[in-house]
Amino acid sequence: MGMRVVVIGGGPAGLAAALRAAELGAEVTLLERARLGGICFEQGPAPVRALAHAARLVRDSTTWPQFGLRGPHAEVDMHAVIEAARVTAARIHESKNLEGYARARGVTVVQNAGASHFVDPRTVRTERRQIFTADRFVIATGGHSRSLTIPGNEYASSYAELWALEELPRRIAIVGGASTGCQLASVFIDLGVEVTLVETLDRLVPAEDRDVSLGLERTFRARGVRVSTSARVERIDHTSEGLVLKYHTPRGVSEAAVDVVVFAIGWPGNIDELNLAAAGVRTSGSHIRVDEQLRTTAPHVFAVGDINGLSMLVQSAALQGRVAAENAVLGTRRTWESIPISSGCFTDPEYASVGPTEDLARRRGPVAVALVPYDQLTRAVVDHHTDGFCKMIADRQSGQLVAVHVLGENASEIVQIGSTSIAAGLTVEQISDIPFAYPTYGQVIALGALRLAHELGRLPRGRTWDSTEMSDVDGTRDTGPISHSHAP
Ligand SMILES: Cc1cc2nc3c(=O)[nH]c(=O)nc-3n(C[C@H](O)[C@H](O)[C@H](O)COP(=O)(O)OP(=O)(O)OC[C@H]3O[C@@H](n4cnc5c(N)ncnc54)[C@H](O)[C@@H]3O)c2cc1C
Ligand SMILES: NC(=O)c1ccc[n+]([C@@H]2O[C@H](COP(=O)([O-])OP(=O)(O)OC[C@H]3O[C@@H](n4cnc5c(N)ncnc54)[C@H](O)[C@@H]3O)[C@@H](O)[C@H]2O)c1
Repeated sequence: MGMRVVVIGGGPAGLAAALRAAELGAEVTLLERARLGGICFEQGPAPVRALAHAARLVRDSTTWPQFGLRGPHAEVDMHAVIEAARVTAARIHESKNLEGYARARGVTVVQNAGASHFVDPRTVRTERRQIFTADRFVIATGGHSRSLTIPGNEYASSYAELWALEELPRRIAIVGGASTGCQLASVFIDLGVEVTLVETLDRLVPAEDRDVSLGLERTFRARGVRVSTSARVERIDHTSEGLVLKYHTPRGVSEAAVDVVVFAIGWPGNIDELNLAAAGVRTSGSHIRVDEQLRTTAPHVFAVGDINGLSMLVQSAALQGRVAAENAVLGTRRTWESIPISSGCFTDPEYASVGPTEDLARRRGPVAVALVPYDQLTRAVVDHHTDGFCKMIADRQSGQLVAVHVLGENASEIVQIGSTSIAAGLTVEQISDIPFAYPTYGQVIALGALRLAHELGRLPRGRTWDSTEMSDVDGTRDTGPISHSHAP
């Protein structure tokens, strides 16, 4: 008999682990509490992206006059908007046929099994009392939205409860200003809701590059979002007029009178039902502790995806699933962080990144930094999307690209050119020599690379300008600093 592997949780992390382990010859059982697919198709990326698109259409309808167009503006039917997002996500889910796909590749799929838990280090039992034993386990049970323990927290909605909104609220307060909170703020302001966004750290999207945070905050404010950073939420009161969120900021006590308060303050792992102690698996806070090979404190148990709290993205989940399966089945010691992972968030404007922030890159060693404002990009001007920038960071010694941070239209697509270049080990002069299609957003990468090549004295054949964008590299000093950036 081959090695037996049990995977707990059938989201992108668990599915990837199960498929890879089966491909490597293991006998694999995948236990899923509900339906394969995870949060992706329920409340996560797929429906949120559909909501963001609806919001974007509303916003675009206000820009028609810029293009000489006239017509009525879009009206929002919140129930229908949410239903449309659900239907779209369900259609994607159906089309994937995850169960059929996994079964066809030799994985035994047990769906709607209820929560599984460890009975002893080599045995797992489902809520339906089915028992499974294995040589290796991969835990991929994902996470859930966190709540706050403040007076009146019972009046707040969780992220999941937002999907039950029947009507558009007039005013909403969002607590937590990272990916989820900013995405919600962006959607609701476009749908015509008054939005208050409260973040406890000193800037929005605190894990992103500082210029991205500052640029996003500036555009959010310009669009009418009431943003408070360095804020401490104190209580929620229920009044005849609705809810009142009270919070402290460095400027004093503030209040927001709203109809809905929603928490977007983090994503703890689904650890409670697993009985991890029975397997000798230790946690760190609300996540499972793993080493760089994704092994838990029990050497035969691995943990991948949101449950380990390392990088909560679909692409990281899938990558970790594959790496853990290889380490579990082949006994290799592969680490997962060796591949640059790009990520993007569908706010308006979008932000996206690959590689370290500028602050982190500078702490690691000598780097050159170029920042290209979108108003220097033909396509952005054509589309009236000049609000944005692309920041590129290169290693001074090797000339290789190490990071890209974009705030602006199509940011998520642009950074993928960056991540491909980083994965291929391209130098900035090599990137600047690639003839990109004109006029496109992707050209911003060639422009930035050319500026970095200029800065580092590595210009290909003495070039000083980008021939497709018809942009003068020296001239850019007037509009955008080459060697150091500031808030755009
Ligand atoms: C609002 C929002 C938007 C997001 N947008 C993006 C985005 O645009 N791009 C992106 O890359 N990422 C995005 N993410 C993050 C992304 O959804 C997650 O990182 C990803 O789904 C993690 O995959 P996972 O397999 O670890 O967990 P999940 O997708 O949560 O899957 C876990 C699975 O385990 C099952 N399970 C749980 N407990 C048990 C148990 N005891 N026994 C059996 N089964 C169990 C669950 O039913 C679930 O199916 C978003 C997240 C949120 C909340
Ligand atoms: N497009 C995307 O890629 C995308 C979108 C949404 C979520 N996600 C993923 O889902 C995960 C969860 O995202 P999230 O934004 O819910 O959580 P998060 O943990 O990323 O951010 C929570 C934010 O809330 C703030 N916060 C915490 N306590 C607070 C308080 N008491 N008052 C005010 N602010 C407080 C934190 O400082 C932080 O900025 C993330 O890891 C993210 O990677 C990804």
